[in-house]
Amino acid sequence: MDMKSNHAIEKGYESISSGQMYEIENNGESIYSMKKTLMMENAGSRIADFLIDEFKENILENSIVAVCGKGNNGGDSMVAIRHLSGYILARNKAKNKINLSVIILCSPEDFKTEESILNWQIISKMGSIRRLILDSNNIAEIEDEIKKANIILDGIFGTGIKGEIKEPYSKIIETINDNKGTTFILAVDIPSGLDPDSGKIIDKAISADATITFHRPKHGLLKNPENVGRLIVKKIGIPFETEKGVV
Ligand SMILES: NC(=O)C1=CN([C@@H]2O[C@H](COP(=O)(O)OP(=O)(O)OC[C@H]3O[C@@H](n4cnc5c(N)ncnc54)[C@H](OP(=O)(O)O)[C@@H]3O)[C@@H](O)[C@H]2O)[C@H](O)CC1
Ligand SMILES: [K+]
Repeated sequence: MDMKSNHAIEKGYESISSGQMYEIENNGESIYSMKKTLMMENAGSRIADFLIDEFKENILENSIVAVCGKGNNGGDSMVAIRHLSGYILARNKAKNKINLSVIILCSPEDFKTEESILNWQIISKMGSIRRLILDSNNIAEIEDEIKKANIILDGIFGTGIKGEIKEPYSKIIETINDNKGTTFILAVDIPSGLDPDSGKIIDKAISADATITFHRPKHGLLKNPENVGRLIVKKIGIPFETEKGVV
């Protein structure tokens, strides 16, 4: 992997730990009043811009599915789908049904943060986006939606992964990986299941074609090119000053 082109070793893009990332985010919020909602909005819009740039006109035809966990990794992915909806609808000459889905692997009440709750509320009002909520009897429907996707956003876990992966996340990770080769798998921030600091696979992990990570790469992303794929690092407007005393 050509690290240079991924600017993961350029000045200001040196890797950090997930703990340092949380400190920077919290400094952003507590010292600079940059709410995490703003960080999530910027992260999601960088994801959408990357896909538009990568797929060009084909983005209008592709079935794009965001698979979301209950944390802010899922929130980033919901923001990306919202941005893609606006882009595609505006350009969709045929005005036929666009093909965007948000699958959430939890019930909506499980969303804990203000920013994820807000983004689920917005998505829930948008007729252009198909929403599927995993429950005990629709796993086959969810797996079918994943199998049909041309592009999958892996928004299951990011830096908040801890320990052995509980079901149904483990099965869904397998389903997504089974599609590698026919589907473009974009990991949001961290391939789900990868330890963000060691790069080790905790139990099982998404094998992504590309990973888009925010602010700076986390150490683990530089240690596991197999699961990370092409690494893209995007700044999301967090004041650089937040790094003082952290990096
Ligand atoms: N870096 C930035 O500036 C920004 C990063 N953002 C995104 O936020 C995520 C981190 O979000 P967080 O909510 O802290 O955590 P995650 O979304 O990664 O996942 C946590 C949830 O996942 C569940 N979990 C954790 N481990 C397991 C497991 N082994 N099996 C099943 N489920 C698991 C956990 O559930 P609990 O029941 O334990 O609570 C959590 O709910 C970061 O990666 C970025 O994508 C911001 O959005 C923008 C700025
Ligand atoms: K992820």
